[in-house]
This record gives sequence, C-alpha cells and structure tokens, in this order.
Amino acid sequence: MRLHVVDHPLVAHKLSTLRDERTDSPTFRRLTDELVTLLAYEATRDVRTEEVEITTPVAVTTGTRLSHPRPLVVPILRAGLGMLDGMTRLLPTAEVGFLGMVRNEETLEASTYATRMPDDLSGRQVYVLDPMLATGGTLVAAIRMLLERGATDVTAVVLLAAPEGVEILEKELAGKPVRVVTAALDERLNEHGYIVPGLGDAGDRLYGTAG
Ligand SMILES: O=P(O)(O)OC[C@H]1O[C@H](OP(=O)(O)OP(=O)(O)O)[C@H](O)[C@@H]1O
Ligand SMILES: O=c1cc[nH]c(=O)[nH]1
Ligand SMILES: [Mg+2]
Repeated sequence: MRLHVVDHPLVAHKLSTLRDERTDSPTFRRLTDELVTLLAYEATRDVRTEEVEITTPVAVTTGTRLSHPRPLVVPILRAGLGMLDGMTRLLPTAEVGFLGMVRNEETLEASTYATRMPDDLSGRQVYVLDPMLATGGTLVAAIRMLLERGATDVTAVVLLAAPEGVEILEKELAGKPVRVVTAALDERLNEHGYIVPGLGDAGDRLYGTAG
C-alpha cells in the first residue's frame, strides 16, 4: 500500500473551508466536488492508456486514449457519492459501480448493505471514492472485495486520512497493488473514532443530516 498526500495550495485552501464548521451543505458539496477533481488529476497518473492515430488539420500524428478494459469508479455510499461527479468529469468513459457501507458508531465496525458492480474485475483498474479514512475498517473491507474480484490495482481517493487508518491499511493490505491519494493526513482519531482536526461527519455535512 502506498500513500500519496497531495501537496498543493489550492487543495489546502479548499480543504480549510471544507473543515470550517460554518460551511453549509451546498458549499460543502461544491468544495468536495472541486477537491475531487484536483485529487483525481493525481490519482489517475498511472491510468492505463494506449496509442491512437489521429489526424489534426495539419498532419497525422500519434495520440493517447484510455485503454480497455475501462477503469471502474466505485463510490462508497453515502458520503462517497459526493465525490462521483468530480471523478467522472476527468474519467468520462469510466464504468461506475456502487458499494453501500456503514460504520457502526458504537463498535466502529463497517458493514456492507449494497453491492452493485461486476463480479469479475480481472485486469481492471479501480478508483474507490470515500471522503474519510478513519479507522480504516471501511476501506480495508471495500478494497479486499475489489481485489477478490480480480482488480489489478486499486486507488482510494479520500479527502482526509487518519494515521491510525493508514497504518491498518498498510498492515492488512501489505504487498497488494493499492494506493491511497488524500488531500491531507490528519493528527489522530478521537475516542469516538472521528478524525482530528477532521471535518466532522462527511455524510451528514454533504446531505444536511447533522444535528
Ligand atoms: O475508516 P472508518 O472508521 O471505517 O470510517 C470511515 C467511514 O465512515 C463514514 O461513513 P458512514 O459510516 O458515516 O456512512 P455514510 O457515508 O452513510 O454517512 C465515511 O464516509 C467512511 O465510509
Ligand atoms: O471523522 C470522521 C470519521 C468517520 N466518518 C466521518 O464522516 N468522519
Ligand atoms: Mg456518516
């Protein structure tokens, strides 16, 4: 498992507004979308391509296009859905699958309530979207499922990661073709399993269900 923290002033600026408790849901959704587009640029650095011959108004030349099989983008419901449009804007030909997962807020264990994606992911590059990597339970389970279905490599795109979650991924997915791209690596988890300083509950803030 490899970790990549995207170090860019625009990412840091947008993330700071996202963290601010005064930021309302419509702004939170817009900033999430904008941040994902910036992270997607980095996350897709190794997306597979092939050469294609194209004709410009001046000459015939060799261009590049995304190769087959198409990449698969998998948002983890609910909060990951807020990242889908930003990702597919950069990868318009990608296929989209869905994983519904929820963390029990008492035990912090993740469970899966919906799965809608191809059974066979042999040879596929997969991009998993979830804004928060906290204890890591959700992402470990999601990525294991993708690898078991044959995915060749998996890139998780997250907004915030906690060191505890990164450590779990490194341990549980050691030697696997997995990369995490995040806008920031935060300090720690608190006693409720929330990322500190974090941004609170991403799903609640995206969909206005807080409080
Ligand atoms: O790393 P972990 O400790 O597993 O926690 C992270 C998970 O918790 C949040 O989802 P939540 O369970 O709140 O579901 P929601 O997206 O429906 O709000 C978040 O979006 C991640 O999926
Ligand atoms: O800080 C956290 C941890 C888990 N899920 C969230 O939405 N936020
Ligand atoms: Mg939530």
